[in-house]
Amino acid sequence: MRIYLVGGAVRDKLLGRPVVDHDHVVVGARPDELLAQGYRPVGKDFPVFLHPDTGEEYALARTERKTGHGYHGFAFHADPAVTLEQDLARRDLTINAIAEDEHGVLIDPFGGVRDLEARVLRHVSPAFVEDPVRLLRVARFAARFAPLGFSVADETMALLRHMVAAGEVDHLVPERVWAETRKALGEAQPSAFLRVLRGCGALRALFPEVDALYGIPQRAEFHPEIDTGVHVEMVLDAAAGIAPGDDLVGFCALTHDLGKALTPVDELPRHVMHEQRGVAPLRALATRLKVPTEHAVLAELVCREHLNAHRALELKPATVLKLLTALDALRRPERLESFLAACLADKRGRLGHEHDDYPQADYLRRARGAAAAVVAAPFVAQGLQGPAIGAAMERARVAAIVEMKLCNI
Ligand SMILES: Nc1ccn([C@@H]2O[C@H](COP(=O)(O)OP(=O)(O)OP(=O)(O)O)[C@@H](O)[C@H]2O)c(=O)n1
Repeated sequence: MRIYLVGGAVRDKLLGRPVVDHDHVVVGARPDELLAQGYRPVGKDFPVFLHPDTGEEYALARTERKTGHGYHGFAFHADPAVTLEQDLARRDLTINAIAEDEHGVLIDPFGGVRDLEARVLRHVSPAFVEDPVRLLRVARFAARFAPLGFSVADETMALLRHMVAAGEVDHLVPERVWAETRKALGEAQPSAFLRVLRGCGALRALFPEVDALYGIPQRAEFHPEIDTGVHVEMVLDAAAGIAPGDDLVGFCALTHDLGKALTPVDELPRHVMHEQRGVAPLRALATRLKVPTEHAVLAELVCREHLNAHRALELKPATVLKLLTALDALRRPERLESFLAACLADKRGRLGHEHDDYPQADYLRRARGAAAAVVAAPFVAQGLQGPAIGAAMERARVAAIVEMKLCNI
């Protein structure tokens, strides 16, 4: 039995990035040999085991055979005769198909080190198409490694296009699409995820609401980048800088302007009512992909309210309170922070505005603080009851925001 370190651990070590998971491949062994050594099996179809002490993953070298469409269409073939090269050959990208033995010697039959140095995401072999999730993985790795200068190899883009044309993405289950999307939204440059998907036609198939934003013009005086799709890309990258790794803010950034695709052509490049128009496509997308409730709820709030946030300094205090109440911000300050991060990203996700200030954020934080400081006890002590307490608190909260505003002018 021979054991090698493989996949992300080898790749990230070579890139000088922190290694999170250590995955190993075991060649020349049968499941019962690993079980006898105390390894614990994972799942029942996967020939994967956890090390009894470290808990790290050890997978028997395997080849895969396609038996049907999509994620559930696999049959695994693992036997002691499967070689390391055969196992590496069925992996997705060359940079993920490098193995390292216990002496630190690299086994790299597919040029992964060369591609790491050349900053290329390249598929290992035609077997890539056996798993359509890989299309999303390539886009996700592009989002992660774009800041390092990585891009997708031409032949891999051609293969992705071929997969989309063959209908492979139509068979992806929503859970897998969301899982990869969520990770991509938490990467350093999520715009690369969109560009790769769009470049192969998968954006239209998987996210038609987002794909429809490309080619939709906006007013040049507010949006020098003009194209709404480009704006969304910029907002995504701004969000990744403001709230690193936060896929909730990322999802709000992705969907905040979906309504702009539905603006009547004769109204372009103005987008009056896009906040309201965006709700229907956002709900369609969130339902189809089964996104978590908080993602769907906050994204809808950002979609509806982002212009109110931008106008916060001009809003009447009663309207500010209404906005804060809609966000449930008094009880949940962390939600206000996510909302403000998405709104700031929207502000900065415009050509030439990448470093704009956003005094609205601090103003809304202070308004929240003032309003939240108003509690029920004094009104109860005055003898108020039922709805009268709520009405009195609301008046007091508006007054508190007025005072906060006056004191700071
Ligand atoms: N659909 C997939 C999933 C995984 N792999 C292979 O399995 C390894 C481990 O997969 P995973 O842990 O998902 O990815 P990592 O490359 O380790 O990346 P991450 O840093 O995101 O964990 C990958 O490197 C790749 O060789 C693959 O070929 N095809």
